[in-house]
Amino acid sequence: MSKSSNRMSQGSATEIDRDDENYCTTPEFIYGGPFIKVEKPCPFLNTATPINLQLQGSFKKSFAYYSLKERMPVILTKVIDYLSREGNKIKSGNGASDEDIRNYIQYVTKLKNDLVTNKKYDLLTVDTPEAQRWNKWIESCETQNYFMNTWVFTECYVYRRLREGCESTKTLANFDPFDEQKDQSFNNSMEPMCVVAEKLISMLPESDKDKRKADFITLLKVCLWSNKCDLSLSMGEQVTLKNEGTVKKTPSRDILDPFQMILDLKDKVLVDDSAKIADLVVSRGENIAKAIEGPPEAEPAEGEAPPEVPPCPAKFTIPQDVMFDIVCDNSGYELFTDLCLAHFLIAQKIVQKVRFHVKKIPWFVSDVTPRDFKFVISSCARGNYKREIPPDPKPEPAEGEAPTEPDPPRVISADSLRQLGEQWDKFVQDGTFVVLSDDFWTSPHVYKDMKRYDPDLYRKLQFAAAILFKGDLNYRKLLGEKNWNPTTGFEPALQGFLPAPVAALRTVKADLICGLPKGKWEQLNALDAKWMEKGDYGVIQVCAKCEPLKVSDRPCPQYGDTCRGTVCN
Ligand SMILES: O=P(O)(O)OC[C@@]1(O)O[C@H](CO)[C@@H](O)[C@@H]1O
Repeated sequence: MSKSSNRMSQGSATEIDRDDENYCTTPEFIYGGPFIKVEKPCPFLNTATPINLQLQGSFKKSFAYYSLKERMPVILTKVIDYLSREGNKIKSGNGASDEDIRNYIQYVTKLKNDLVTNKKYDLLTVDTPEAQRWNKWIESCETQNYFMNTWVFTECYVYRRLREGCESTKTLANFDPFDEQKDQSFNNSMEPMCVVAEKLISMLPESDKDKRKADFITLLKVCLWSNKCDLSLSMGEQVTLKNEGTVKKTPSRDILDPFQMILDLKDKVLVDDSAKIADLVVSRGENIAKAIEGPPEAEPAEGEAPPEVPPCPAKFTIPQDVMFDIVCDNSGYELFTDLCLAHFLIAQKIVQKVRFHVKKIPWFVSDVTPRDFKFVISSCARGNYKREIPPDPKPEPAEGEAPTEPDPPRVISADSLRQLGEQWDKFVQDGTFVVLSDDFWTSPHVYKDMKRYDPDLYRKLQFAAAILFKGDLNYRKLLGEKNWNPTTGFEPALQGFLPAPVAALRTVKADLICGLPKGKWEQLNALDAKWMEKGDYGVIQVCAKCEPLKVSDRPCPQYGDTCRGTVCN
């Protein structure tokens, strides 16, 4: 929690530790303890997060408290178990030494202990510019205890430390403690991926405006519900899509069909801006394309040499391509659905490029890393799956009527999935799909602070026709991790983070939200006090307002010191 927002902290863990063996030597014990009843302020409050404050582990009735106390330690324990159980496999896969594995187990054990005892954050010990930025930030926090700082800060810090444990070994530098879980989760989702792949292939040929819009909306909803599959909420337990309908089970209902799921979960979408998003992306895309074509550039005058270097990007006020950005969340099935949406936008010529923003390091168990991105595409290209589903039985023919022919079985296979995987591989190679992993996404900062901490990334995002933020963690960072009044609009909740139109697809897995109609939050609370913690509900929100792309007042990263921003040639 930053100094200015530290409104709830009332002391540190060391102040409340009356079991500490040195406690009886403190002035407080000697002068106040046994003789005078001193009411020490307890830093934990027995409340939910008050409205308009940031989520924090000190509110004992909040999901943040439960999460830090119960969920995170389990996640860390599972990392320790994985290292102990699969030590040999990890050694051979990474060329790791026994000593490094032992040291990493010790490192994670200490980290877990520090978390559960609400210690202060340790500074990072690696000496890279990125680690230095982390340390600068840690030192600037007034409260540095795990439960006393903003929840998202502490969670990010724990994942950053998990990374440091690897970085500081010789042989585990590239080790991802969650790789096995992520790969397994992909393999467990073959059937819904085959179903979506087959349908996507039929959506790709350029279609008329109405069909294109309807398909765009459908794919947005497939992308929304794929966010149910995250391994951090389930503490690493495998999660696959489930049939959610109430309709009685017949063979055809037994298929894991994400399109059926959209219908079954229709009432669980609390805000649905999907039509707005489709219209906005199409119209912004068209406008940017026109601006790029623009008035033809003046030919250099006779005898005048054409400019040798391409113009400085700091000067661009028009992007060079029509681009759509996806700030990814989970790997596996969720990333697969993001790739499907991206492919659709390219095939329908709505945009020319899609930039995928992923995490540079293992993050929140199942978040996409560059390795996972490659893994998902190559596994799709090699997909192998086949299942025959018998048709639903036909009603008995009436007396005297001839029995009707039974329908053929439905065959679900990976043929289309393989086709998509091969095409996506080509898209990566020819630059249609771009994978970026800026440090900012694995920093503690919320998005309203991006301009301050990473102005280059902010400007990079400004080139997008729109930016799609996937999942709960991105949503928390978009909202500044603040417990807004649930009826506050999406735009004010973004607090000035307006690089390009921002869209969010999120299943609700943390106790904060905005943009709800009046009375809805109260109604859902009355139905189920824990409705915000399970991913059963979703929101599709958009803010069309954005800052215009101006000439930068900073040197561009591409031209470095030779760039003078507005005056660079
Ligand atoms: O970003 P995602 O994958 O949708 O969700 C991340 C999540 O599981 O992690 C956090 C708790 O650790 C919660 O915000 C949320 O429940």
